[in-house]
Formats: sequence, C-alpha cells, structure tokens
Amino acid sequence: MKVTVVGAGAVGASCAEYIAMKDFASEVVLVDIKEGFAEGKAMDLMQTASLNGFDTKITGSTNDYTKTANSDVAVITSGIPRKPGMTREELISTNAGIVKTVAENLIKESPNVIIIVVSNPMDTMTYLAHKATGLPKNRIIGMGGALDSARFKYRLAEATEAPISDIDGMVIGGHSDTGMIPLTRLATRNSVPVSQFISEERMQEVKEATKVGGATLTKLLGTSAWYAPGAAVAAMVHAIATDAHKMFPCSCFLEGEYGLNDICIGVPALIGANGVEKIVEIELSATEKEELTNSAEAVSKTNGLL
Ligand SMILES: NC(=O)C1=CN([C@@H]2O[C@H](COP(=O)(O)OP(=O)(O)OC[C@H]3O[C@@H](n4cnc5c(N)ncnc54)[C@H](O)[C@@H]3O)[C@@H](O)[C@H]2O)C=CC1
Ligand SMILES: O=C([O-])CC(=O)C(=O)O
Repeated sequence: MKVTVVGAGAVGASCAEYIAMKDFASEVVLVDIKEGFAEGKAMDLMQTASLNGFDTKITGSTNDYTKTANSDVAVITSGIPRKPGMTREELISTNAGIVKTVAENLIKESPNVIIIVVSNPMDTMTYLAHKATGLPKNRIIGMGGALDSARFKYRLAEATEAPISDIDGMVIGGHSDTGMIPLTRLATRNSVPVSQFISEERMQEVKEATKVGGATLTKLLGTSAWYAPGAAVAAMVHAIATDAHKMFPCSCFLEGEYGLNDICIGVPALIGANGVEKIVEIELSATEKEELTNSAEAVSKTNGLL
C-alpha cells in the first residue's frame, strides 16, 4: 500500500512514523510546501528504520505531487494549528484554501485514493474536500472521533483507576471544544458500565475534560498535540490496509443518517478497504440526540463560512 501524508509538520510526521512502525505500508510519501522539509523529515525517519525494525520506505517531496501518484490513501495534515486561547474554527480562513488545493492536487495523481482529512476545523475541512473533489462519500473521511475517543478512554481510566485496556468508550459529534459528545452512558470497564464505578459528578468531569482535550494540550504545549493525532490516523490507515471493518467514530458525509443531511460530522463507521464501508446508526438517548443536533448546527454554521 502507498500512503501520502501532506504536511510534514508535527501531526504529519508523527502519523508517518506510526504508519512505518506498524510496517504494513510499502511506501509513505511526505509532502510539504516548505523547501526540503518533507525530504528532511523522511530522511530522519528512514534512519530509524534499522533501529525500529520496519521496511516501509519513507520519501519526501517539496510540493511535487507526481511523487504521490497512485496512492491508495492520502492524509491531509497541511495547514496551521491553533495557539492557546484559539478555537479550531478560527483556523478556517487560512486552512480552507490549503485543504482545497491539496485535495485537488491529490486526486489528479491518484484518482482512486481514499482521503483522510486531519486539518482543522476538521469536520468543515472534510466537507470542503468532499465538495472540492466530488469523490464518492466513502472515500473522504475526517479524523477526529478516533482521537477524541482515545482521550475519553484516557480520562475514564484515570477516573476509575483502571488500566486503559479495560476501558471502552466512544465520542461522536463535531470535533470541537463544545460539539464533542462523549457517550458516557455506553462507556464500559470490561463490559460493566463505567457508571457503576464512578459518581455521576465524576462522570461529568470526565466528559468535560474529554471535550476540551485538544485545548488543554494546546495550552500546555503552546501549539496543538501530535502524538495521539498521529496514532489515531495510523490506526485508521491500518484498518483500510487490512480491510478490517473496524469501527471508528469519524467524520462522514451524511445523507439522512442520524436525521442529518449535507454535513460531515463524527458518527460510528466501519472502516475497511473501501474507506467508509458502513455508517453504524446506534440508538441514542433523547439527550444524546439533542446534543448531536446542536453539534451539527454548529458545524453547519462553520460550513457556511466557506
Ligand atoms: N483532526 C484532528 O484531530 C487534529 C487536527 N490537527 C490539525 O492538523 C493541522 C496540522 O497540525 P500540525 O501538524 O501541528 O501543524 P504544523 O505547523 O506542525 O504542520 C503543518 C505543515 O503543513 C505544511 N503546509 C502548509 N501549507 C501547505 C500546503 N499548501 N501544502 C503542503 N504542506 C503545507 C506546513 O509547511 C507545515 O509543515 C492543523 O490544522 C491542526 O489544527 C491537529 C491535531 C489533531
Ligand atoms: O486541539 C487542536 O487544535 C488540535 C486537535 O484537533 C486536537 O488535538 O484534538
């Protein structure tokens, strides 16, 4: 499998590293607009190959998309990250132009590619990539829910003092500080509802900490996070490579699912060789439905700024 990662910055390089470490791709091409940057990152990563035991070939390219030709999967991480105090939505004016151009360049060289959008505001950038490329909806996926769910599990494990491997949980909705919906009702510790281990008040704290997970890290780091985002993308690319039909909450183009239309937003989906193999419609409580409706309204409002 050939994978292109556009943007060789923090998230792009982390994503390339995790993909290489899993050793399932024949080639990863890093692309960046900064002269020599992707080539440098690729060379540095390749010099870890004998130490970390992978055979994936990583190459770099300064904005030359012919090097990306016939990619099976392309990940878009190009664009600016937020600074402390900013929302993801504030990045739209810079990132929309970048994501649109990059998506158009990618499909010229790789007409059969599956695109995973990471750049923020991610749900709106996924919608934009969908509109700009006209690719079938199964081949444009936004990465947000996989990361948000990993952060939810981290917070649940912390609150229950359980090993993370005991914990399961999922976050749906928009990938924003206010739009995420950690499904606390469905979170489990080894099949037992987490609500049996912690108070309702503690559960609310976990929910709120999960929603601002990206903002918390941005405040600590001075820029947004990259390890967990890179790992979340690598997990999704691996599911495509292995046709795993693994369930990830991710930003999918909806046509009536969950009562929503003409929007990309986080819902559970089975990810396999064709990208989104199936959107899974789980039964939501009345409160969860209301939260999803509100979250979708906010995403649509941001889409209106395109
Ligand atoms: N969806 C999610 O869960 C997450 C999204 N993000 C988003 O990912 C994006 C990247 O974040 P970082 O890697 O931390 O930023 P970064 O600044 O470290 O890297 C971005 C890279 O994109 C490159 N770039 C800019 N315009 C380009 C173009 N037209 N073509 C090719 N490359 C171009 C830059 O030169 C830079 O190297 C941000 O928008 C951030 O908000 C970050 C973490 C998680
Ligand atoms: O917080 C940000 O701006 C980057 C991001 O999407 C995340 O880490 O969840």
